[in-house]
Amino acid sequence: MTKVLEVVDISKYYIHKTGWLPGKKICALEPISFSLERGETLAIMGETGSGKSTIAKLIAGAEVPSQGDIFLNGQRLDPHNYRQRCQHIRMIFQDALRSLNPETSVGAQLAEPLHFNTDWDQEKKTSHVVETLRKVGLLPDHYNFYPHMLSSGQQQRVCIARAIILEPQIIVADEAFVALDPSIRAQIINLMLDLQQDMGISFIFVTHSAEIVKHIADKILIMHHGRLIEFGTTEALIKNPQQELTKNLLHAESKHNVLTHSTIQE
Ligand SMILES: Nc1ncnc2c1ncn2[C@@H]1O[C@H](COP(=O)(O)OP(=O)(O)OP(=O)(O)O)[C@@H](O)[C@H]1O
Repeated sequence: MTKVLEVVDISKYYIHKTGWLPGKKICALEPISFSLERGETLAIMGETGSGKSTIAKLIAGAEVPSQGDIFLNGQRLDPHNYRQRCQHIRMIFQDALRSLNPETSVGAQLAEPLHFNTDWDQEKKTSHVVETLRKVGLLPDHYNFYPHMLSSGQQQRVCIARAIILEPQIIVADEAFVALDPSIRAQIINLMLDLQQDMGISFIFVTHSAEIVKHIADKILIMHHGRLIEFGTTEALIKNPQQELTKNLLHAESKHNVLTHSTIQE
């Protein structure tokens, strides 16, 4: 397999300033390193505030690391050049409706990245948008719909369409499916797995759900207080966890009935 992403010693500190006092340095993420192969799925787990979203944002370019480097196919990504990476690394957020523009049609929102990143004519852009709608299980008619006219599952499909429209190498999903009904969530996760197989995309999922992780992840990274405490294959971490937290996170009974057994079998 080919190494698509390499994260080398990235860390993130924030300065909390209150009044006249000197700012207090808050460490959101201590230096961590890991890599991801093409077509592989990495799950990031940990308790609240452990630094999971910080890693997701640093990889997607939404935040700049305090130190360290990120390499895509061996090429160092400039943390200040969002355009360089937005074609190759896309992010999907938890709140689908809020991440879509309510005043722009679905088709126009999907065509937008094509205006900025291709020199295609209008006809080619439209046919690529329609083809992408089909890939995520939507219809050509949805081109002219506005986000509020769609169900929550369809809105998340539009977000996935927007994420794949430039045929990226990596998709980062930060608790992207937590708000969906269990049956819709299972459909969306199966859609992501189909897209991964067709397009060879690598995924990074931030999630609290042991069921989702066991269903989709090849590797798991466990975070605790901004530190990576365990990293390995899903099989190894389930069979032989080295940390109590890993055991608790992976063997916790689902509180939310995230995926039912029948949907996992799909
Ligand atoms: N913009 C920011 N300014 C200051 N501190 C921040 C900022 N973003 C995150 N932090 C702090 O960094 C730490 C890690 O936050 P992060 O959002 O990465 O955690 P998380 O594991 O994703 O949590 P959750 O599961 O609740 O989303 C937390 O202590 C948080 O308060």
